[in-house]
Amino acid sequence: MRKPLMAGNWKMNKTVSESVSIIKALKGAVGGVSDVEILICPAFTALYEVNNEIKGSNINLGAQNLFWEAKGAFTGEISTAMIRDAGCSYVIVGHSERRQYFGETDKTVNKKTKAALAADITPIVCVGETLKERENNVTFSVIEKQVRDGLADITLQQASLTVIAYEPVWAIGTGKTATPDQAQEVHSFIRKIYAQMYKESAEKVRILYGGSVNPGNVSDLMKKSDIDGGLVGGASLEAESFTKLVKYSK
Ligand SMILES: O=C(CO)COP(=O)(O)O
Repeated sequence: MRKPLMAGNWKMNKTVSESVSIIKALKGAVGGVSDVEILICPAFTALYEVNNEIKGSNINLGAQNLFWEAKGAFTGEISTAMIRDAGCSYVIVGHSERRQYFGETDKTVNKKTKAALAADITPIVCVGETLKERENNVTFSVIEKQVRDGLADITLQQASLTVIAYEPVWAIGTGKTATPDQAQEVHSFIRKIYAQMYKESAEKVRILYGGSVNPGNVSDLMKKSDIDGGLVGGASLEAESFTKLVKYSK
């Protein structure tokens, strides 16, 4: 059985004090939840303080990016040791915003995925097609390439620990969610490709859906057999709406 994972990606939002105050509210609200794993990915600057605040709670901490080298002259970058030291057990890799604005490619996604796994940090590897690609009927070939190249050359054990997030670019921050059927179709395709690459690990890998997930659509999405959770932007920025997502309630 795959334990569902509800992850909040705060993107470039919230100061340290804003981050701590939402975590304080969230801790109380989701305290009794044990059937869904809860993850928050704040900005780098807030990781340390958020980690202090979540100690002893059921909230896990993730970073939004990493660099694959261990240390050295890489101005502006951050290593696996640094995010681990700040308390992270997860890291988002290859988000479409990083691919779009910061030149990330399947090749760099693969280097980051391998660096995270080598440091015992679970990567959440993001894949997803643009609107143009969907309209041109190349969704499946785009996703297949992202999965095969981004997740290449890891061990079977690492393959089962990894998390994949399907985030159609046209659904991110637009209010347009993929329908549960549209999402399920791509999720089951991703699991099929993953099975070709990593055999039975495909049954263990969690595949999250991301793109305008909100309290109104979460329960229908979560009913689908290959949707194992959500990677949520906007609706994770307030404790009240994120709590509803964790509880799949409106
Ligand atoms: O990009 C996303 C999460 O990583 C999705 O963002 P929204 O939930 O704001 O559409």
